[in-house]
Amino acid sequence: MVSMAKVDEKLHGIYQDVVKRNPGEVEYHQAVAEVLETLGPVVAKNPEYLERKIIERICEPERQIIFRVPWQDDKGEVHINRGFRVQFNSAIGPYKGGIRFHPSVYLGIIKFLGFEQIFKNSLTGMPIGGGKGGSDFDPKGRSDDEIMRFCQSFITELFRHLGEHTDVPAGDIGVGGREIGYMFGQYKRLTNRWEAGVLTGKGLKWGGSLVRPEATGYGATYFVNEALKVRNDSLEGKTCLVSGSGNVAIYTIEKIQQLGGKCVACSDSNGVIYHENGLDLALIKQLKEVERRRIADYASYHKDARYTANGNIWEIPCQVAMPSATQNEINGKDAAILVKNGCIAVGEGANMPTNPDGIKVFQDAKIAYCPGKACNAGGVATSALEMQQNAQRDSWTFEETEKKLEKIMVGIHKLCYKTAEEYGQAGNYVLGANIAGFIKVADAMVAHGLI
Ligand SMILES: NC(=O)c1ccc[n+]([C@@H]2O[C@H](COP(=O)([O-])OP(=O)(O)OC[C@H]3O[C@@H](n4cnc5c(N)ncnc54)[C@H](O)[C@@H]3O)[C@@H](O)[C@H]2O)c1
Repeated sequence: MVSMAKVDEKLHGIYQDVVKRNPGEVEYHQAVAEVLETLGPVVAKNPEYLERKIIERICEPERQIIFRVPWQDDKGEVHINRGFRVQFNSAIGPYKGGIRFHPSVYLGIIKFLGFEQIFKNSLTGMPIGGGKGGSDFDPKGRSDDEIMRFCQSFITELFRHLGEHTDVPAGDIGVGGREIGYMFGQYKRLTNRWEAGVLTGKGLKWGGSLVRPEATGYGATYFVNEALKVRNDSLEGKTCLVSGSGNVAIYTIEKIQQLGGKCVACSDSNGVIYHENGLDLALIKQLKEVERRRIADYASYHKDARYTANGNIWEIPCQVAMPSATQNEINGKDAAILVKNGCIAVGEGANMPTNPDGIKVFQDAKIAYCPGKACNAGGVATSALEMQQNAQRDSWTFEETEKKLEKIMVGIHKLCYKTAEEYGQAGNYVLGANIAGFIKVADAMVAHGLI
């Protein structure tokens, strides 16, 4: 056992090195700080992790790929974007993590996402390592043909780094079934291999898994329901806010409604829809999944719904908040408003949607704060189920797959809860998730020697 003071000093030094070695990558610094702040007790117990520099190694990606993505728009104009894939950690399985297309993408965002993915994937109990990729390409307003040309160019460079035993990407912001299709097609063409396990989130007719589109949102909702159960409560009858209106948000709303909750608001990057009588999910699906329109249009179908351009969804009173759009969408002020308005649970469908001030507010208020690393792990877990079906040349029914997802989420909740309890911090899911996720990866790294 090493003294806590010495461990804290060591971890602080590691964090400072990360900041120095990765200048300007503020989201990455934030993600590392959040994990290192909770690892003290586990490191004090296992000094071998320090001696072998496991934490320093975890903070340095195994490989980082940055590449040019040239493409032509419908008018023939040439555009150059930047592509990224950060292959962070393969101690417990091939790199696994989504691809994000959004103009804000740069190395610091991909690194924060890849770093979080290591621990999240470990928590699922499946054999998957951590990675993440993307591009600063903005798909908004682009035609189908433009999207296809971009995806083809992106994969023409990245394909050499992928493979079912090496690195298996999936979707994220701006990348859904359509984009995965174009990337899979180009990968197949370049490699002359029908390698189903190289990408997940595939279409059902060509190797995809039922429940994958629903998995992140459903899983996050299951997690929150478990956290409420511990408090002798449930989602039944609760008023909920779900930010975003993309993949994660839509299926979070669906599962909340199935479990008897009422979602009264959602959003997109332009504004917020508030519908006190409860959101019309079929309309949101039609607007977002089929017609790819803005959420503002919702208000023209329901006269009792209110649209606020650039509104703040967290000002609407609720009991359960499910941030499902993007990073740092809840700050300390938003968190304080939520708590003041009676919010009892926050379930993060998005990755790192609450900034450190916001997390502190939730933890001080002792509400059920469910961090993304644990809460939104259902998506990647179901990606791993997709890989299992691909390996078996099999496909399971919706019911069977959803049962497995639910069991995984109940298991992740239990693991995080028990771990926090074991370390004397009952109810602290941040600590529980970080420590439980870390130990498995760290032990595998020790077993593999210095690589
Ligand atoms: N897709 C998955 O399986 C999965 C798994 C785990 C975590 N996540 C995380 O969930 C979040 C949403 O991903 P998704 O797959 O639903 O993407 P998506 O592209 O389907 O939807 C994203 C939504 O967020 C909104 N949004 C984006 N940037 C915003 C901003 N700056 N302000 C307000 N709204 C904004 C968009 O308008 C859109 O409605 C991301 O943080 C992602 O990393 C996704």
